[in-house]
Formats: sequence, C-alpha cells, structure tokens
Amino acid sequence: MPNRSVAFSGKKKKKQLQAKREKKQTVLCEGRGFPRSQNSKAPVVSEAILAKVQEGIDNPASESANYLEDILTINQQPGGRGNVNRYNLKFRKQTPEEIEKRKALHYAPIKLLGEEELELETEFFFPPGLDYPMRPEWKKNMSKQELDRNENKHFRLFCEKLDKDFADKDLSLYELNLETWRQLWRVTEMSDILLIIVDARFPVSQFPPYLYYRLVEEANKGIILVLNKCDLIPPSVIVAWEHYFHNKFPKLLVVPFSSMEGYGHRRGMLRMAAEGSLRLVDACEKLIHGSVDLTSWKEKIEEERNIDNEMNQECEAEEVSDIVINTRPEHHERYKDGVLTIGTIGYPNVGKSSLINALMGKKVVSVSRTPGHTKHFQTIFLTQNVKLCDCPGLVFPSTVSMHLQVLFGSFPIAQVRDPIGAVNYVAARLDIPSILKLQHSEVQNETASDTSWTAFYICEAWAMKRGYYTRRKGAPDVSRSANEILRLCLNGHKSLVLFIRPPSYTQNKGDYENDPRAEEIRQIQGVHAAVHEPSVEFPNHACR
Ligand SMILES: Nc1nc2c(ncn2[C@@H]2O[C@H](COP(=O)(O)OP(=O)(O)OP(=O)(O)O)[C@@H](O)[C@H]2O)c(=O)[nH]1
Repeated sequence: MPNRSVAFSGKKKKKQLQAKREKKQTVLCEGRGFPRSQNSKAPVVSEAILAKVQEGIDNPASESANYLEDILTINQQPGGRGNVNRYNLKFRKQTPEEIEKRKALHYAPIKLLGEEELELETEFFFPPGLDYPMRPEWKKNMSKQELDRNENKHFRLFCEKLDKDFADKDLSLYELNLETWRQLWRVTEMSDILLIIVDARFPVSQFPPYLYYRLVEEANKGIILVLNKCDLIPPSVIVAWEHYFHNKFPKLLVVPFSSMEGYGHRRGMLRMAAEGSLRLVDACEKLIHGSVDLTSWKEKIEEERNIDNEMNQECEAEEVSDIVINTRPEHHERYKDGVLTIGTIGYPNVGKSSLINALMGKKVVSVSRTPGHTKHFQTIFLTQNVKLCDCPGLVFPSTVSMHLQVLFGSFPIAQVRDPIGAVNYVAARLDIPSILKLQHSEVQNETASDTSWTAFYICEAWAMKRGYYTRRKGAPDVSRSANEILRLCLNGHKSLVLFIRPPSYTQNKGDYENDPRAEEIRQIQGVHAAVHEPSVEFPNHACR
C-alpha cells in the first residue's frame, strides 16, 4: 500500500513555524556578529567590531555602489505631465554592507563632541574640484530630440567623471534626475538675481562654492545668500556666519530670514515677513543699481507692516502661479520688459516655498515637511515689476554625510533605512537624554555593569516615555522612536536644535553676542525665535 501522508495537527504546524522563525532570527543575529547578552535587551558589540566598523565608515570607497547604472534607468523614463514619478528626487541606493556597518554603531557608547568640533567650513563639505552638471553647448535650431540626447549624454559623462575623480572621497547622495537639473538651468538662465536659500542651521553644507563661481564670476549674475530658518539659532551665530561669508565670498550679499516671522499667533494666519523682506529689497537694490524701480515692493512691505495683527489674512491657497515645465534653453535678456526676475535655488526643505509665501504675505505655493515637494519651477509676480521663480529643491554633489542630509531634510526620513544610526549622529552632538529627560532602562537593573547611553538605549527610552511598543512582541518600538527623534530635530524642535558654527565661533562668541547686528537679527527672527523660548511639552500620541 502506498504510504499515506500523516495528518499534521494545527499545534504541530504552529511549532514548526515557530522553530523556523527562531532559526531565521539566530542566523540574522549571528550574521551581524551581535551576540546577545543575558541581562540586556540590546545586542553587545566588541571593541574590535566597533573599530572595524569605524574603519569602514571612515573609508567607504571600498564599498562604492554602482549607481551609474541607475542614472540610465531614471533618465529614460517617459516625460510629460502623465508620468507623476518623472520629477521625483532620485539618489543612488546604499549597499547592504554600508547599512550593516552603520547599524553596529547603535550599540556603541556615545561620546559628546565639544562645541568647537561643530565649527565647520565650506571645504569640509565641498572639496576643491567638485562641480555641478552644467547645461551643455546648444544651438537655437536644435530639435527637441537632439537637445535631449545631448543633455542626457553630457549628464551621464558628468556623473561618471565625478565617480572617477572622487573615488577616494565619500561623495554624498546627490540628485540623479536630469529633469531637475534642467529646471535649475532654466531658472538660472531666466533670472537676473538668484537667491541661494540655505537652512541657517547648516549654511556651509548647503552653499556649494562652485555655484558661486559659476553664477557670479562666469555668468555675472547677482546672488544673495538667504539664511532662512534663522529663528532656530542664536543671533550671535547668524552674525558670525555673515562675517564668514563676507570674508570668503566678497561679491555675495547675505540676508538672514525667517519665513516663520510671517506666521501670526493664531493658527492658520499668515502675513508677510516684513523685516526680512525689507533686507531683501535692500540687497536687490544694491545689485541692480536702479535698473528696475523697486518702490512698489517697498510700499507693499510698508503697507503690510501697518496692518494690525488682528487683520491677518487667512492662510488659504490663493490662485497659483504659472507652473512652467518647458526647460528648453533660451538666451537671457536682462530685466526683460522692465521686470526684475528673482530665482530661488536651494536644497529640498530649506524653506523656498515658505519664503515665497512669506514674501507675498499669503499662501501662493504649497509647503510641506516632506522634501522634494516642489516638483517643477513656478513663477509668481510679487509686484508688477518683480517676478519670483521657484526652482525645485536640488541636492548638489558634496561630501555631506548621509546623516546630515537626513537632518536638514534633503533625504526623506521615511526612506531612511537606519534611523537609529542617524540618532547616533545627533546624540554625539546634542545631549539628547537630558534634553528629552530620558531614563536609561538599565538604571534599575542591578546586574547591569554599564549604563552608558547608546543610540539604541536613547530610542528605547524615548519609545517607553512616549508609549510606543511593537504590536507583535510588545517591545519598545525603537524604529518609530528613532523616526520621531529625527523629525523633532529636522523641524528644529525647540530643544533639539542641532546647528553648526563657523570656524573660531566659540573663541569669539562674546564679540558676536555684543555685535549691534544681533539686535537687528532678533527682529527678523520675529516672535517665533526658538532660541529664546523655554522647552515645550510634547503632546502624548502614545499607541500600543
Ligand atoms: N522654523 C522655521 N521653519 C521653516 C521656515 N521656513 C520653512 N520652514 C519649515 O520647513 C519645512 C519645509 O518648507 P518648504 O517651504 O516646503 O521647503 P522647500 O524648500 O520649498 O521644500 P521642497 O519643496 O522640498 O523644495 C516646512 O515644514 C516649513 O514649515 C523658517 O523660516 N523657520
């Protein structure tokens, strides 16, 4: 008789599945070289492994990912309005090895860096020789296909060269979508003045010097560096940055700005950021030498200044500007038809759209906490003879670390595969446990030999404080917690404000604090300056 298969009970099946799951987990854990200790929930990592990990992080060239293949795939997508993904931000993918190495740092004891170690300058992020892709030579009679082919080839060669020339450096993720670069080319071509908008917390990591040389020295454009979000940092740091940029880039005008100055006390109210706007008009006047009359812009600001707070306008989206998708090259005619065209350039999430709304005194472009929200450039008339042109956020080639990219918002937090690693980066620079008033889970454990903070413990403590637990095992949900810590930092939560300083800031801090400019900056910061306010309470969104 043929063998009949034995009936498999539900209980047996359950046991079998459980054994399979356990086996898989052991393999995963061992694969990472993280044996688990008896007392601690966190894996233990030996000094030797940590040293190796650090070595790998310091020298990532050995793990260079072949992202050049991606470029072809990205830029061969069908164009047109139909393809919604055509304008998405695109970066190379991280290799699994890179991710694994970073993960080991979750369990390394954290050592806080000194304030001087947060003093950084341009060259740290933009080593000499770095550049951005320029529009290749073109002729007026070229067909669309010819232009397209030419630009695609030029861009691919640019990326290949960058990859080769900087093989020994840890180049960060930069924009691989040619369509976005085309928009930059078009915006720079059509503008008389360019506003390079940076997050005042990280200015030198978002201001590529090659952009300055190309635009000012070669294309003879006027450029203004806007230190946006200046409400998030002390005025003395802004004063120090102004000195730094004036000395290093003599033709650059620097304007501190806070788009939040335009927000009223009541929710949903928006008005013009008048103080910042006035500084901007002054800077524009210096650059155009009377070629366009800016009186109407100034009058508009004065009018707005005199409006009572109670008369603030409702924060509703008004008629939206002219969205321009045509990026075909054209020769620039200065102050065409007596209109001053001001282009805005910057990394994603630096607040370009907010700045335009704050200049307008009403919501004309939509704002989002998600980077890459603006997909194609739009033009808006500020007054009859001043036109703004908002370019989508662009990530320029640099050596900015992945973690910093996450913290200033050029890489979406939702796509971060290692949020705890990014928390480790913040924790080395900000005392998270005391800012968030965290309690180490091992403090109560008498057998625990070490109660140093690690990124893992920070995320665990925050998860417990907020009541975030995983559904299946009921363990503290460290990923969710890490995500939230990063968001607090990105949005400049009043106490979690990470910012860099210019060289010698700490040494000359007193002078910057007493500089008369500091008072002027306080006015631009408006009522929302985080730096003067006490820490806030968190609303409790606990969920089990
Ligand atoms: N504290 C503070 N937050 C700001 C300021 N300006 C913008 N933000 C916030 O920064 C985030 C991004 O603002 P957006 O204006 O959408 O930035 P964007 O540069 O247009 O972003 P992309 O569309 O990705 O290019 C939003 O959450 C804004 O509320 C500012 O001056 N101060």
